[in-house]
Amino acid sequence: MMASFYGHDVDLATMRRRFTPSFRGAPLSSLIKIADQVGLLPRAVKLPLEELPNLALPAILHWNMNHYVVIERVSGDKALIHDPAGRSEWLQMSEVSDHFTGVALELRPNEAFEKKTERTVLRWSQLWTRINGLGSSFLQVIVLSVVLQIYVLALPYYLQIGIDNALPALDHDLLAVLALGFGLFTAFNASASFLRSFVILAAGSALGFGIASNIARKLFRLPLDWFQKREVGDILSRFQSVTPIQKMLTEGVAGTLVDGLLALTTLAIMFFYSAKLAIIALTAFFLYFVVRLISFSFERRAQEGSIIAHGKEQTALIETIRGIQTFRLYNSETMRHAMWQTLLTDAVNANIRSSRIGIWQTTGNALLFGLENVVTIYLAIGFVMNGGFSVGMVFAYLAYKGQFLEKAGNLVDQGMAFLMLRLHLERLADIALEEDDRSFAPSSMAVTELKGRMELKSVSYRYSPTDPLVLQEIDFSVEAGEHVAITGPSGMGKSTLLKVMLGLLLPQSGEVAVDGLPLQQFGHKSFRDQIAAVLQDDNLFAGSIADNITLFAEQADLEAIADAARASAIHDEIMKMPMQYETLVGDMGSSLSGGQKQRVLLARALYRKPKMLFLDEGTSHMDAANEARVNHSIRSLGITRIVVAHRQETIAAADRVLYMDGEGLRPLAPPKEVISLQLGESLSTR
Ligand SMILES: Nc1ncnc2c1ncn2[C@@H]1O[C@H](COP(=O)(O)OP(=O)(O)OP(=O)(O)O)[C@@H](O)[C@H]1O
Repeated sequence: MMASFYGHDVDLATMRRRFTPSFRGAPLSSLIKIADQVGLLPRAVKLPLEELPNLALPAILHWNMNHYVVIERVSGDKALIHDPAGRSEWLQMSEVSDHFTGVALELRPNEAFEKKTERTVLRWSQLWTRINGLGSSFLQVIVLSVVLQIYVLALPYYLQIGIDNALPALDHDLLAVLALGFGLFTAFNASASFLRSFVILAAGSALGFGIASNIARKLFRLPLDWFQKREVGDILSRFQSVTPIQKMLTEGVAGTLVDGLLALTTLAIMFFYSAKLAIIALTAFFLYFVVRLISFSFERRAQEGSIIAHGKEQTALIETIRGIQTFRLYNSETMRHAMWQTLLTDAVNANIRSSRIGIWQTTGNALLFGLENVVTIYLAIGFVMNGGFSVGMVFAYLAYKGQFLEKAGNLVDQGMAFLMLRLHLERLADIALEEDDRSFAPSSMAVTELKGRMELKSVSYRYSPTDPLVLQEIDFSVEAGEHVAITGPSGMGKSTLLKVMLGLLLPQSGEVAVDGLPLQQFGHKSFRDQIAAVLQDDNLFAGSIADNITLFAEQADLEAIADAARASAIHDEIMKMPMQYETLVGDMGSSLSGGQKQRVLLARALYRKPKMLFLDEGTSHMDAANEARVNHSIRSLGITRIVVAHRQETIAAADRVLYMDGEGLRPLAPPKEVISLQLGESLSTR
């Protein structure tokens, strides 16, 4: 917003892609860094509320101790505040005081600042690649709509002939013929309407399915860190942007074309009846158009606020359901309910703000078109009195005018809805324009046989450009068949390191090499086909134990499932369950114990017959006997093992132990010596 104010017109999606903060949000120091990269000179100031008008506006204010807003203007006792949650409003200074923490950031362009436009726009065509037959359905909808509109055009004429010709002459035959003719026309019209609805239903469903499927395909291919920076409700609400787009593309576009055509035709007919009356209707329509145009930016902001607020509410609801055990345990349901209710209130208020604009518009329209009608009727009856119009013509004209205003109004509404779709497109662009994970790049499709050697050369990684480095120039290597344990204090980056090794996170610098080849050259897919991992946040999914071991493979190898379960020391326990391998587990994993769940996850890893196995606390929930059994069976496989662990027994089983702390990764050898030490104490004194 600040960059746009000074002439660097850049959209949120582009900024987000370039500077996505991690989940933790961005501290002031990060904002300063981002501002600097955009060419804005930052000046952080601490100031009391009364001095806000003295800031170089617009400026950034620290808000509610948890985020930042933009203050655009101060006028008297009020300030215009733009909240990134989509809300922009004038607040009383007393309200500002409730939220403002006293810290502000002034930003002015520096000498490197460039006025330019940087917008990545999602093209419509990018949404429906792979959907066939859309063109012909669209054509059918247009043809059928035109048929319907001819009927609508002809109907007022029936009224006019009936009143002007049949009524004065008391000509029952003419009236009967007219009724029969228009009756048949009505039946024809009903069939066209029926067909049109079916075509729209079929095309709309195909389009909706196609777009949703394209977006889902894209979503499932996004890099892991994309998901780590977003909330689940936000992702879901972005997905829901497919619905208005699909609706607009099927009904809207065809309807708009036909409405446009019909509005022009009726307008021409109206001019044929009376130019004076037609100009009055046209003026009313023009005023309506101007009002819609002026209120558009308010509508857009209100709708965006509503979507964002609903996303937050959904996230809270999903998290509460998933975490119900924790909330129950801490008697926090009431608190959680209150918190969710606050978010729901925000969402409802956002809806109200959006609907309020609609109410103003409806009232304005009723007044505008009501007055227009009064004037038209007044003049039209005057025309009849002067002999310029017949009574039938008044009725017919009013019917045509009604049609014109309805269709032209629809045209404007659809036009505005079309502009509003940019909001949905921008939200979808966050998914659709993001680059696929590197593993989907053609250069990563090589198929190479894995021997099991891995080397990390000077690897550095941070979760976002504004976060500190978690891994700094890490060097590491493991030979084929070797068993390496990595240990060290919590939060030092062991799990992150493992994810970098797995190719799930892309290091900012350095290289991950497999069997002497850079991972990209080795082939990500091929690498992942030949390795397996049990990570700390791995989950079971709703389905049977067998499904979970094979990860829902269509052609499951029952013998291999049992072998993997035996190697994971879980087979006997599964066989004692009433449904054995068909026993169902929930996505919230409730029917298995922690240790059982971990052994099923390990069976999932071993089912793939990996040549390298990565475990991040992958045996931490097992009892010593089970862990020893598991260790024994994995050792007999002779595969490379990289294990992150805190438990001494786990570390002791390794050939080599590495210790990771704030200074990096260093060897601790020999392992037997390590376990004889009390890890925490001895290392801190090293
Ligand atoms: N998605 C994320 N976004 C931002 N920071 C993260 C993210 N995940 C982890 N971190 C941070 O990165 C650092 C390293 O985390 P990591 O999970 O790799 O540590 P760890 O050594 O495996 O810890 P533990 O032994 O407790 O599992 C921590 O400071 C953590 O807070």
